[in-house]
Amino acid sequence: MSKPLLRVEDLHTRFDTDRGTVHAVDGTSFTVDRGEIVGVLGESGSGKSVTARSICRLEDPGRIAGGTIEFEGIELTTAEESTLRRLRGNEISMVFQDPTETLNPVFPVGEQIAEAVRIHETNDRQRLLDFLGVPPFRDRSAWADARERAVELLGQMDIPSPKSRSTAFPHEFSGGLRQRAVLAVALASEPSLLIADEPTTALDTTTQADILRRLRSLRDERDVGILLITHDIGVIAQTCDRVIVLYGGQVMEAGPVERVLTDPAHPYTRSLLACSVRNTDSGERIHSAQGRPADPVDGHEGCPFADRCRHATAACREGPIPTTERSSEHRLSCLEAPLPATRESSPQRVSPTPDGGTTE
Ligand SMILES: Nc1ncnc2c1ncn2[C@@H]1O[C@H](COP(=O)(O)OP(=O)(O)OP(=O)(O)O)[C@@H](O)[C@H]1O
Ligand code: NI
Repeated sequence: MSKPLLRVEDLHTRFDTDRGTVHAVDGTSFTVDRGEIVGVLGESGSGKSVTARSICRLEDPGRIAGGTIEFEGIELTTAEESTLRRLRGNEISMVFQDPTETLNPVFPVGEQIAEAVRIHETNDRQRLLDFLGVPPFRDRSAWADARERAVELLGQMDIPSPKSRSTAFPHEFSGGLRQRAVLAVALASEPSLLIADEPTTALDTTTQADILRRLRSLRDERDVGILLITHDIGVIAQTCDRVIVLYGGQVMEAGPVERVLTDPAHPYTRSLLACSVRNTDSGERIHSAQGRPADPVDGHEGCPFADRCRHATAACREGPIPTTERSSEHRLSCLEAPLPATRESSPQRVSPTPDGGTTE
């Protein structure tokens, strides 16, 4: 088998605070291949965003206390800032929930995409020039080409009249159009890995479905590997190939989406699914059966979910929980598995998806 695009192994990311050390990511392992969408699912505070931020050390990423992050053969946890900067402008792009964080309000949208195109090209060319030992030169027509490419990218993101739109400012765009523009910026560098943190959470269902469809075509047509972070099981069901269920910074369960969502093996996944069936409003945050997410200050002795789990035994609270294979590719961290089949674990249909399809 070929190597995965991204391999995260036993990652620990911590924040030192006045209250103690927050173990935000606590031994997480997963991979992302080219041409697949891997979903990261979990409640608020489960460590989804910190996992994403650790990968290319963006936006207050915390302190990586252990583990490895290998991207195309490069170890990112120990990589120089200059290497990370080059990767961020070329190979790895990130999209966040709030597009205003990415777009600069004082520049036209098209210029910002053209800028991203130029950074990418300059990086590529500079590497060649460095290799040849040639000093940098300025290419006058390059900006015109980059602007043209920006219009093209806006069109590919289904933005109507992309040429005239490209000279508009971010505030002249609706929320949905802004998020499409952010995707255009992210794709300007032709990344091989796209990390999207709740990219559709703030959007209405129609726009959400459009953007998720775009992500699927990126996977299919450009072979991009996508890490899609969400608290919404519906988004996972309609978009992802595999899913990682995070809780307390640890992987509770991981595997192909249809297997994990139709036959969940971990009590935590089961409770998430039971709640999502009760809460028909797909935009609603996950409210798990009982209790609140574990406080990750100073870490967890045993299973982070033990305090909320009705199957938990003394052993669950003691040592680290080993990961077992339920079937090939379906991983689980639960001492009590296999659990008895219950009403909440029987295969269930997730509600129809906003783009008209249904998921099972
Ligand atoms: N800068 C920080 N300083 C201290 N603790 C932090 C910091 N950033 C995140 N954390 C903590 O790390 C844990 C994981 O946070 P994270 O943002 O990854 O959660 P999440 O799964 O993305 O949640 P949400 O769905 O709310 O975005 C939380 O307990 C959070 O409080
Ligand atoms: Ni988050």
